[in-house]
Amino acid sequence: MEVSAAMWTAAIVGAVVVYWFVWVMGAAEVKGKRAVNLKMGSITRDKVQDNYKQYWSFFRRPKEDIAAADDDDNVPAFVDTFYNLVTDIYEWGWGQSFHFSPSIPGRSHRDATRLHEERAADLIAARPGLRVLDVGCGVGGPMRAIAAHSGAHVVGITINEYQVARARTHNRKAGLDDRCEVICGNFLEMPFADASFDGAYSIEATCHAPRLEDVYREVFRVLKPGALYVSYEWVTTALYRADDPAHVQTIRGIEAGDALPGLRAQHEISEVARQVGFEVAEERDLALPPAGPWWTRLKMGRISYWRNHLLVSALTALRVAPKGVVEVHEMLYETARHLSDGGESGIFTPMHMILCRKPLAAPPPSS
Ligand SMILES: C=C(CC[C@@H](C)[C@H]1CC[C@H]2C3=CC[C@H]4[C@H](C)[C@@H](O)CC[C@]4(C)[C@H]3CC[C@]12C)C(C)C
Ligand SMILES: C[S@@+](CC[C@H](N)C(=O)[O-])C[C@H]1O[C@@H](n2cnc3c(N)ncnc32)[C@H](O)[C@@H]1O
Repeated sequence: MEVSAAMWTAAIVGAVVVYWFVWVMGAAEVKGKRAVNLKMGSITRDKVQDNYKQYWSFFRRPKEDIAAADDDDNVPAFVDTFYNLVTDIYEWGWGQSFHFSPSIPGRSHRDATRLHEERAADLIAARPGLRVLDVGCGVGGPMRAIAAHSGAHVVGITINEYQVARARTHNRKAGLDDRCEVICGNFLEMPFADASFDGAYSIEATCHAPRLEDVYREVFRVLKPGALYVSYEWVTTALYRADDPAHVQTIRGIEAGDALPGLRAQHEISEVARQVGFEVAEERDLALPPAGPWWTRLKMGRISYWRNHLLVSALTALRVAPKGVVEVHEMLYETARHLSDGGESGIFTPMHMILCRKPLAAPPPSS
């Protein structure tokens, strides 16, 4: 074969391989986000690496240091930066629902995710005609599942402007924009009137609050008397030992890689709910058997992580993806390891469920 023919053949084969690698292998969990479209939220390309560094220097500190530096009030801004950095990677590698769910033998991740979301809707008895609040709604995977399942009108709030735009686009595409609304705002000071919702839920979101009482108090305020609120909380379990260095390393790894100002212990959740005035109707770790392990999805993904790492490295080298994406991806890879260690050892659960009711005649909450 002539040299030029060989070069042409190599070029064509190369192009096919790149196409396959990026478009086929790199396809999103849920159609819509591909590796070549990875943006970093509303951060401009040249600021991604700096934002990542700022994020990391803020959240790599343990909660005592964040509190001691009087930095609790800065948490929402850094959580916002975090979601600028990770939202597209989450959608690309996980889907539109940013949470875990118990695995169900013989069912897909997508089914298991949807059932976990529908359970929240059923627990608060969401139904047509009711106005329900989604506290920390991400790009709206749960909101759409819950609106479709229950027929309720869902209003979501997220601190991250980029997620608002993504969620609205997804709602429109799903034909659910008449029943799913998305607002940009801080769930610690919500822009909603008192007693304006018939129900509320939060899925793996309130763990970002420096003080859980601040977000629970806000949810309490906006609910009508008698309304229900369910939350899936990230907590350490009774198996966690603060004097075991391996446990501490796992929990610190989860906090740093997930923008958490400090995980709470399981027993603290209902104390906080009661403190702000809720009655606790039910409380249960949904990860406990017979539930299938939630962390297997993370463990099974090892090969895809490597493929994804190669992809983001290649796309950064080609200047398609902004500088800094590789570091963000590595941070997520690390946190995935800590999360599955936490799940496997049983010291951590991302689905401690608490179901609360605002009493009909609400006593004034204690401060
Ligand atoms: C509730 C929260 C987020 C929970 C999960 C949705 C995410 C936690 C860790 C994330 C991921 C880790 C590894 C990534 C992988 C390296 C990449 O190639 C593809 C995406 C990941 C799988 C990513 C997906 C989302 C998570 C599982 C927190 C923030 C409170
Ligand atoms: C892990 S995501 C979960 C999203 C959604 N519940 C889901 O399961 O797909 C956490 C969400 O909480 C939101 N959040 C965190 N802190 C917030 C705050 N102070 N105010 C409003 N939203 C916040 C984030 O923007 C993000 O949308």
